[in-house]
Amino acid sequence: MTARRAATHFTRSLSQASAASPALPGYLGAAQSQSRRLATVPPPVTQNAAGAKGPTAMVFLNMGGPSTTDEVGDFLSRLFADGDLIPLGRLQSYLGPLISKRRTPKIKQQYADIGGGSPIRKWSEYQNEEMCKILDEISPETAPHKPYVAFRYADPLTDEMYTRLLDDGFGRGKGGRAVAFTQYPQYSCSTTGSSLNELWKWRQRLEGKSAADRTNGDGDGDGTIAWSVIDRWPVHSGLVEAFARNIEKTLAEYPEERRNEAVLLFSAHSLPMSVVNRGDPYPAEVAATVYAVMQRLNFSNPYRLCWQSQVGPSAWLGPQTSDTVEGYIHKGQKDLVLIPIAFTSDHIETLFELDQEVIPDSGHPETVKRVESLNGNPLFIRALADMAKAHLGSGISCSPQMELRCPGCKSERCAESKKFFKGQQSALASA
Ligand SMILES: C=CC1=C(C)c2cc3[nH]c(cc4nc(cc5[nH]c(cc1n2)c(C)c5CCC(=O)O)C(CCC(=O)O)=C4C)c(C)c3C=C
Ligand code: FES
Ligand SMILES: [Fe+2]
Repeated sequence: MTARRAATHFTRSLSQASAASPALPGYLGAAQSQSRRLATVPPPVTQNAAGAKGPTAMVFLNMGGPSTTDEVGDFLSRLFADGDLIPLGRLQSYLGPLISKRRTPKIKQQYADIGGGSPIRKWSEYQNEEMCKILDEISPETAPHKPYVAFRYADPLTDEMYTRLLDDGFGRGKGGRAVAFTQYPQYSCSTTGSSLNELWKWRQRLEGKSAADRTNGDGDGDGTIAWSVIDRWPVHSGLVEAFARNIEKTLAEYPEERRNEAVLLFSAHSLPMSVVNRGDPYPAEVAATVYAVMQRLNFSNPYRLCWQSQVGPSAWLGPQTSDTVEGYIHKGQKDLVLIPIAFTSDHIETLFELDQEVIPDSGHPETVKRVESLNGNPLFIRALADMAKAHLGSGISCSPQMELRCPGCKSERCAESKKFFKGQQSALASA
């Protein structure tokens, strides 16, 4: 696919989503108005109408992506500096910059080929803003809900988000409640775990006991933000429904007599086998999502789960998506439906790797199709709001599953951050 076709595809996927969402005509406006609002002086935190528990900060966690090709170098250098994602030990500060620098031109070209940057910031800001509007209606006792985004490797980074929270009137002796809402449906220590470790790090730096005491001066370190975490949601019924409807939409493009024989290929970002063998929960949770979606579809079609985007020479979890497509084509199975199942908005893995490599390389671009990403899907955004409401009313700071470390975990960061988020249980009670 040429760069021009890719750019058209990129704009088309945005406008397709606009058509799917009645709220979307204001999509760009919504995202821009949030950036504008965040860039200027924020409105002060005020009590909600009922004088109850709000305001509540809703913080979306994700990896982020470069919004322009000029940001690719910084994005990759942060990514390769992250020991929770790519553990290089004492060589991290030496090898990280070296690998990222070598990789930058190739990845820059891929972002150029999908239209000049990752759409993840626009989608994340839009999804959160829309979710907060719904939450204000369905959870008035915790309103107003204020949207924030914290990316691990791109702007807005975690420290920027945290500073904004403090400037908006949370913490600094006034307390307040914030929910860290991972946007990875399935938990991996290399993704959600890394974002939470980073959040914990900045919480210690900006609001640790001594920092809090410096701001409120009473010596007991209270008045800090009470944090809770939505740490995974692999089988949430709204997520499953949104995926299932998108799959049905793609299946409807096949002639009726072939429709039930098309093979559904669920594709998730792979993990190095070292991470799998450490006991990472992600493979099992991805499989849980796949099974729940198939249950919802009444097992209408044959299916497999495969794994994409491995990086570097070490062993990764397979089978690889590209090999799987090739293998089925070789066996004469040409009707294949690719379903990105571990990421909720478009990114280079969908727009470049699947659309511009796997599908054209299959030799059958008319019968190998990709299901659209959730992006601005109103069903999906409603599901996010339902999850958030249930969490806000639950009084729990994180799931019991998050409290457990991997059997092979040797990271002090994991130990400390898990202790912190579990310990927020008591802070929540008084928030
Ligand atoms: C659930 C999704 C993801 C998991 C799990 C994951 C693990 C993981 N990733 C790397 C290394 C890289 N990932 C890169 C890009 C990238 N990764 C994901 C998602 C998951 N990664 C996405 C959505 C993206 C693209 C972002 C976008 O387009 O906006 C990259 C950079 C690109 C490249 O150089 O190829 C690297 C490197 C590891 C090592 C890992 C598990 C330990
Ligand atoms: S690596 Fe999984 S808890 Fe630390
Ligand atoms: Fe990745």
